[in-house]
Amino acid sequence: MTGGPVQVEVSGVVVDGSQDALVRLVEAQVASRTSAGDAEVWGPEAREEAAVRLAWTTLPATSRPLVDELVALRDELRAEGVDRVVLAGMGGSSLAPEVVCAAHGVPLVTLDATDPGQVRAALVELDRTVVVVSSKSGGTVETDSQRRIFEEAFTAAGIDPRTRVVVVTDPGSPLETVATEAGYRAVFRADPHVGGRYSALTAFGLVPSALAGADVGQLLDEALSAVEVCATDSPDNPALRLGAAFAGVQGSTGLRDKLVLVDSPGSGLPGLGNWVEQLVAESTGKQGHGVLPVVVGPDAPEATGLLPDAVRVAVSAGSADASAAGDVEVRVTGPLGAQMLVWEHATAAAGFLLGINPFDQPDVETAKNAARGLLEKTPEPTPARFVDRGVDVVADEDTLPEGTAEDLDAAVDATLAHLDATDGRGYVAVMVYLDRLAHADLAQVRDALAARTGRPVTFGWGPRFLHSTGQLHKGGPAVGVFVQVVGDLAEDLDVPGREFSLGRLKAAQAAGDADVLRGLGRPVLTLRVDGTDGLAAVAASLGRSAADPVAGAR
Ligand SMILES: O=P(O)(O)OC[C@H]1O[C@H](O)[C@H](O)[C@@H](O)[C@@H]1O
Repeated sequence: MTGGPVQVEVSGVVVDGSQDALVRLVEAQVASRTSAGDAEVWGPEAREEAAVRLAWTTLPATSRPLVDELVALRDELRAEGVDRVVLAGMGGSSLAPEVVCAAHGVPLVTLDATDPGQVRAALVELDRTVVVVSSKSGGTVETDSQRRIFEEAFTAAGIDPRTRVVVVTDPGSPLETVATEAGYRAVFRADPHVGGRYSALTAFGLVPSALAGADVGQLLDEALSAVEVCATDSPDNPALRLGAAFAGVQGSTGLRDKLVLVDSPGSGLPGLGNWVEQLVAESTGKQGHGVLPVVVGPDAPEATGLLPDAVRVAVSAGSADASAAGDVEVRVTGPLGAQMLVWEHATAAAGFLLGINPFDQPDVETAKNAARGLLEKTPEPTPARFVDRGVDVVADEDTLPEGTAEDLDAAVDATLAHLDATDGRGYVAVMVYLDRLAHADLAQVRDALAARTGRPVTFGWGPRFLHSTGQLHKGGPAVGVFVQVVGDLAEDLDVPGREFSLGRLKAAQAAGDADVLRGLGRPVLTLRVDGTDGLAAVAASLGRSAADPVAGAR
């Protein structure tokens, strides 16, 4: 048997290091049992959830009837001059279409934000816009808020919102009720036996992608070509090889549980790393276990040198120059649809190896509840410990003991010094609640921080990352050090029919997540800015070069 449409080539420490895990997966028949819908694979505690979560294995065939329906709707919209697609959806309801559209070279405006500036910037060219409102639960506050804002904007522009809103949701969700009552143009009910992050090949992945112009028939064909090999209990099964590589290799400090995803331009799969990030982080990061995905470019410190607790993985569609990603332990090559199925099976296999339920997300709800509570009460923001260069520096006594820091740089250094207590297994998470398009440059601090600390650094935009790495931050190994950047740099936007604005929602989400992390004893530094000077100071402080190492650098 060959690896089918997806090749997983391993080298270096993974060659011998993943053998035992691979044997365990083959002997336990994880591949065939997962594909047959056997809910017992992940143990008795996962049984109930797994019993209603395994339909993703057959989607390449079962989703097929949607294709013609979607092409017809796209043609109908285009005939009306509507060719701009905005997707309102979080996590599993937006990451897959973003990747599919990027790979197919078609434009899609993904609106997984509560930043008022970012949402306002999407409220343009309404005469040619259709909004896909996607939410599996139908109760996600970001998505509901975006729907309300667009509905009002359409009405104000003299456009009947019913003709411009398309809904994707699970049958029986509150959004389905809203959509039916409102009489929206189309409502797609997705398979409820598929979880959000495994839903790429359901209506959640397909509807926005097809309306934007992607060839979703091709995507399903690609996935279909990988179904058989993914169901085979063999060491040649690419999904088992991949799962064993990122969740089954020991290093000198314990399990190599950092998955460094080297996203090289020209891979033919731009942005796949962000989709993999949610799939792996939310699926595995719980009960003190978890594989941390770290999405980086080929020149990042984590990519150019192998950390003792990491495995480096490069993906490509097949046409790319294999050397573009540099030295890596794992190369995954194959077309997007097939890769998606392989990564899903690999993640389910990783769940088996880690002994966790890969289908729930028990800690996401805690941050949502905290944000809800803060929105209702709207307490005064936590006072700053001090203000430096336009930045409010906020931290509790455990993160920043009295007297350790009196300026911004010292506060950052003292926070990063908590990595010293992580036995060489720590990571830094930078979590930025700003317009991710307008302030995209801030992400450049990631490489500098990784160089300075010698540890992996994730960079997430809030609230987007709350639906991805947010689960692992709270439920995974307690080795994270957290730096929040929160800012009000744009004029606020009201949410029609709600008592809160987007600005207040965003602030509550940031504060709620920080509260939960602090409650779990994790170090959290919050940097609040309300102007571009403060933002520049944050960028300079986080982006200091390796020549200016942190106190006690590892
Ligand atoms: O599709 P929705 O129900 O709106 O959910 C969007 C996201 O919400 C939560 O964060 C879940 O943990 C994610 O897995 C999910 O993708």
